[in-house]
Amino acid sequence: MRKINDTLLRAARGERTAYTPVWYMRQAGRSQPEYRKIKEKYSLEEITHQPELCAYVTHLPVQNYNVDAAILYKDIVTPLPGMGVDVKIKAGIGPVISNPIRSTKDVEALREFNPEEHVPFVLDTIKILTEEQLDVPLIGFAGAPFTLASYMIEGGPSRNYSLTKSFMVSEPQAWFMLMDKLADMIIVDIKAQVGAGAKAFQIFDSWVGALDKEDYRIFIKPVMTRIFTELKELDVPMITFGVGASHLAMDWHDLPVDVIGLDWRLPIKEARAMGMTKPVQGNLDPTLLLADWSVIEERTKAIIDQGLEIPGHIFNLGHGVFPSVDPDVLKRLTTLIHEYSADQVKARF
Ligand SMILES: O=C(O)CCc1c2[nH]c(c1CC(=O)O)Cc1[nH]c(c(CC(=O)O)c1CCC(=O)O)Cc1[nH]c(c(CC(=O)O)c1CCC(=O)O)Cc1[nH]c(c(CCC(=O)O)c1CC(=O)O)C2
Repeated sequence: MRKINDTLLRAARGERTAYTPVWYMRQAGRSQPEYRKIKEKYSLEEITHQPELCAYVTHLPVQNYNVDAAILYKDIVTPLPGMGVDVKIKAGIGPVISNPIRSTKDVEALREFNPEEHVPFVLDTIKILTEEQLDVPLIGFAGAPFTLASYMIEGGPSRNYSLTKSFMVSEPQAWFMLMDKLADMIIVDIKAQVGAGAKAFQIFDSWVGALDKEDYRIFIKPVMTRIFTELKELDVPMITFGVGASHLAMDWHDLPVDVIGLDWRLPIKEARAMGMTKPVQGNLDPTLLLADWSVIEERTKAIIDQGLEIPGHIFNLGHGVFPSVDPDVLKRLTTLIHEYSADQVKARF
């Protein structure tokens, strides 16, 4: 087994580490010039189907930014074709689905997902990275049932999730069947990713903040509880994440999950004051990476200071890196996080 720097894994388990570890959502694609060159020739799907190339793209930010983990280059919709969903990632739009779910019959028709059969290229990429290349942990990931269902029902990205929410409340039986089928897929997918070498995983419930607390508790919390309960046996850190969902933060804290990923709307100190004692991940506003360095520096230090109050903080952005961010800013930011947090830890603990 390769020896890796496990600082991020220890922070995820709530240990006090010598510095605050960091990775960035969407660090693998987006603004890196090497990646952009590859994107001139290949689509996301074409890159993910070529394990050597996909491993290269995944490894780039570790080399270029010195982050403490790699995130697998693929998308939350990558497993869906295996279930019979006809999805294409369209430039400038995102995932577009030509056979959206609109009835119980459509849910019944979804097929069982088998990672070895449907996404062997993902598992091969993980093996290349973890057996031959990485000296930091690889984070595996999956979309959560609500977020995946929103694409599957709307047929693509949505502003208000109106079809998804009306299907959920009008067809609860079909909804719960859909949640169960997606949970089955997520569970086998994450088990396969960890089996291939991923050392932690994140479940992206990016759009669940669209629900109010009561609907979250009725329609989502049970399936999220099931997912983390069944994945606990893997004994790797489990991270949950969503955007615009501060009102759900303490419901997430109830889930049998290890790390709560916060977007930029809820300061870590407020989450702590609400009773969030679990390790947290986040939460610099990603738009600030386009602002003056002095602002980035000040906000970053404030987040690190808040994160040090209780052991267990992984630095990240509040959501994905924008494509227009200068890669040098990410490099400088990583250095700032490592150096400032190390100085603070030495001085304070
Ligand atoms: O607005 C929308 O709903 C569509 C968003 C969209 C998705 N896939 C997509 C797009 C188009 C695009 O990013 O330009 C399509 C997509 N996914 C990805 C890329 C690569 C890139 O941005 O350069 C792209 C763009 C590909 C292309 O333009 O051809 C890769 C991806 N998606 C994702 C991840 C995991 C991560 O964030 O680290 C990763 C891999 C890691 C990495 O790139 O560093 C996760 C993902 N994809 C997606 C979501 C839903 C929410 C969201 O996007 O914010 C989420 C979860 C999340 O970020 O919260 C859906």
